Amino acid sequence: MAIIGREEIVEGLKKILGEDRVITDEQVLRESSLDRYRKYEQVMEVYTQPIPAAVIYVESAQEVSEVLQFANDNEINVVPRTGHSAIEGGLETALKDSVVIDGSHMNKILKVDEYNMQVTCQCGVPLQSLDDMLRERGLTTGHSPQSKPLAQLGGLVATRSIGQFSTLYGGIEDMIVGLEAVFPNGKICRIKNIPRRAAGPDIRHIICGNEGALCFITEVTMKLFPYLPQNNRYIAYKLDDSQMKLGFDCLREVMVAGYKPSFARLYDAADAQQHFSGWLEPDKAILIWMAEGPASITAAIRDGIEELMSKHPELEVVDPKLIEKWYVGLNWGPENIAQEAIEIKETKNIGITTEVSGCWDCIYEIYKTSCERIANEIPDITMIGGHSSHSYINGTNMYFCYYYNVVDCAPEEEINKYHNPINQIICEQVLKYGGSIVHHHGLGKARAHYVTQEYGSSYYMLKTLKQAFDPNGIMNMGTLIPLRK
Ligand SMILES: Cc1cc2nc3c(=O)[nH]c(=O)nc-3n(C[C@H](O)[C@H](O)[C@H](O)COP(=O)(O)OP(=O)(O)OC[C@H]3O[C@@H](n4cnc5c(N)ncnc54)[C@H](O)[C@@H]3O)c2cc1C
Repeated sequence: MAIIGREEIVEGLKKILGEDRVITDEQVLRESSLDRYRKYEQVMEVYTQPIPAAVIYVESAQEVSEVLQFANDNEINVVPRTGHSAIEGGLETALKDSVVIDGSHMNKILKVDEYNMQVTCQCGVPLQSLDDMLRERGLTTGHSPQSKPLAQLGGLVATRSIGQFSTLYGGIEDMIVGLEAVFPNGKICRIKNIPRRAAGPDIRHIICGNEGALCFITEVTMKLFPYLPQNNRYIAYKLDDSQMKLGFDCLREVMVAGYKPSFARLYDAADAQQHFSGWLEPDKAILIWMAEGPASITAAIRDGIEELMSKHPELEVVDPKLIEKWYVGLNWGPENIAQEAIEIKETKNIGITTEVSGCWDCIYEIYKTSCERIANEIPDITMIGGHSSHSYINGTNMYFCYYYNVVDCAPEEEINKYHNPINQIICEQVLKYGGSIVHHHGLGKARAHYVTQEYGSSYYMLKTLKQAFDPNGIMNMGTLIPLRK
């Protein structure tokens, strides 16, 4: 905890950044104390976390360096932030008198290098505006998380985010070329842009996924790909909800056969009804693929998947046009968030998600047993289901979606009555069957207390990194590694 008082912290920051970029407005501070992990508290405007001393806007790596040195010298907890779309508590200011360092003013696209197919951006570049600009030039980053209209590059790298087309392009860890980041002692480190190197460990991975708990990311260089939407091909089948095991096997068959669709999904019936209720029967699950890239490749992928699936008489073909229409509206922007808040306030019914992963031999058990336990053990559930949306040669993810009515409890009690117990069931089942409790949202503070179980003996490596880079414990404390009680 800080060794100087709140007023001194604010004064010190003003000396570095000037008055205008040090915000102490009470409402701003309250809203900056949490993220969507406490969605119900956020919507009901009940703030239970320590309120930060200030939110500051940085405009260069040098400024970040000066701020971090000041924080390090005075043991002030800092919480890096860009798009503010986090959903696992990564933005919670868990310690008294924390400072939120907001990088969203660092929003310049520094270089589009079409010859080397890479783009360099400051951390606050919104992914939506970057990809919109690139698409006009016939290019894309290939990164399309559902939060594309909300998230910015710093946060996307910090959380090891993944997009809807990951089966072709990979997660952000596969897209990053080089990075710049600032460490708590003020050291600015740049990792140069090269196609690959074998000069020791890949140190980009100390930065990617650090969730603001090791360093502040100031610059990101990402790969570019040709954008060829005219060649997209859609393939879909419906199947009985009772045949989800077959659904996972179909996803696996396509991956193991060597096809690289960009999009590969399996929705169970409960989740499918949230997306396709206009035309899909309530007891049907659905399998969807999309192929992207040069026309000859997308046609071959479509034909190959259709041939593989023709061996399963249980599958019924779905008109690809229905999928194409649905797919256009997949992303969520500020208007969806605002509408959701109105609905939660009105109905006291809230929807939350938890994403995990597992190899092919355990993912169905994780899915089935978690859904059964949640339905049996948690009160007031109105929907439990999920989908797989990111597949690999050796396994896939599971994205649990659940809704419940908040009954007989104050907003500040909701998280312990519903959300945390549901997360606990899912984490227990995942750990039991040998998967990972976090596929792409980050551990945040929500699941940090499972970190030793998640990492096993390799927790030694994570803890050593934290101690080495952040010996005074100022970087987003409680994220990745839980606070000592
Ligand atoms: C509707 C919705 C849909 C979503 N869909 C997806 C999805 O499809 N795929 C996916 O991966 N995620 C998804 N997310 C989660 C979220 O959008 C991602 O985690 C995203 O990467 C966060 O980016 P951000 O800029 O908003 O970061 P923030 O929310 O500002 O921060 C996220 C985390 O990163 C840290 N951080 C932020 N900036 C920096 C920085 N410059 N340096 C160091 N640390 C930093 C923060 O401390 C925090 O721990 C979704 C969220 C919402 C609300």
